[in-house]
Amino acid sequence: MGIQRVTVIGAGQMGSGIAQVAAQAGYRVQLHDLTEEQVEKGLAVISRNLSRQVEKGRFQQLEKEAILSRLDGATDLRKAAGEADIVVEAVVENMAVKADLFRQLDDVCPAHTILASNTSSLPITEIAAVTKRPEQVIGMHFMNPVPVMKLVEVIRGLATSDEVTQTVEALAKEMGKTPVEVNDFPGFVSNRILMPMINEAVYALYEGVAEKEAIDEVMKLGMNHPMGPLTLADFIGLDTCLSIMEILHEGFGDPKYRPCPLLRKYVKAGWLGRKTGRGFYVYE
Ligand SMILES: CC(=O)CC(=O)SCCNC(=O)CCNC(=O)[C@H](O)C(C)(C)COP(=O)(O)OP(=O)(O)OC[C@H]1O[C@@H](n2cnc3c(N)ncnc32)[C@H](O)[C@@H]1OP(=O)(O)O
Ligand SMILES: NC(=O)C1=CN([C@@H]2O[C@H](COP(=O)(O)OP(=O)(O)OC[C@H]3O[C@@H](n4cnc5c(N)ncnc54)[C@H](OP(=O)(O)O)[C@@H]3O)[C@@H](O)[C@H]2O)C=CC1
Repeated sequence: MGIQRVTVIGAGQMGSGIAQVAAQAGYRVQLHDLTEEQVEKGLAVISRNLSRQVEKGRFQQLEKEAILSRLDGATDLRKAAGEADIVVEAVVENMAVKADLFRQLDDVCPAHTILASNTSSLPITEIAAVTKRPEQVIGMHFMNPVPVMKLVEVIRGLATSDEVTQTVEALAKEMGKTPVEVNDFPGFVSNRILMPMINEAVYALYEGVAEKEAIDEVMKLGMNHPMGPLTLADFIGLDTCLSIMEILHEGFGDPKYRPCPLLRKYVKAGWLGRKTGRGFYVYE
């Protein structure tokens, strides 16, 4: 199946990155969010990222303009997804919100459209089950920041077809990424391993094992991680980190995945990390 038109739902940090790499790869892209303001914000981030590439001499100004000309924003779902060959959903990590959206997408998209989710941890099989096309529903899990990170974790739901999996893997490669196929278990591979480490770092802070800077420094200098786990949590978004831990906890029924109370407290306070200006650290 040939992909030409890509629709991205959710113009937040992940959605704008996915829209950018899709447009850079030559696809026509619709970026959808609930409000004009969010769409404009997402498009502005893309424009800024591309300008930086021009400043670094990696793109010509003309190339930047050509990429931007392939991108449109929309708040109307039918307008955004009505002609899509593939939709990549990147809205908040919440099953009720995603299920409602996939029901609507199933309704407004043509029969051939692939419905992909960028979920970090939610079961693809359950998302697929709300549609009448479960064989065309798949996980396409990009990493943050999308323009930089090479991996796309491709998650097959119980019903996902071989053809759809191959199409999505080919698309990921066209976007300059390396797809890695995994099965549908809570947190898949990436967040089953990453998020308990981040949660443990929050416990270390909660229990007074060390200051936040010390915890990050140990993991950066000692394990050669590019960011310490608390800095990384702020970067991902503490709401997303908490949702993922809750899904691991519920999905496996194992207390080793219980989210740290300090993580819950920060999310309740609205300290969600970089995106709200404060998490474990304060941002200008
Ligand atoms: C939660 C999930 O479901 C899954 C996830 O995504 S988990 C998160 C996975 N991501 C990570 O673990 C990221 C860990 N951090 C890193 O790899 C690095 O700190 C980083 C790439 C983010 C920044 O790298 P750095 O060397 O510290 O900073 P810096 O030199 O400014 O940036 C390196 C490059 O990334 C680019 N970059 C950094 N942040 C960016 C952003 N938000 N958007 C676009 N590009 C960005 C810079 O422009 C720079 O590009 P060039 O090399 O082409 O000039
Ligand atoms: N952050 C990360 O590092 C990673 C996140 N992910 C996953 O990507 C998804 C998005 O995360 P992220 O980009 O960080 O989150 P953000 O909060 O940055 O962005 C989510 C966007 O979706 C919008 N939105 C919410 N509900 C709807 C809806 N029904 N229709 C259209 N738009 C909607 C939000 O608008 P508003 O703000 O107005 O609610 C917001 O603009 C999540 O599933 C997350 O787990 C995957 C990999 C890495």
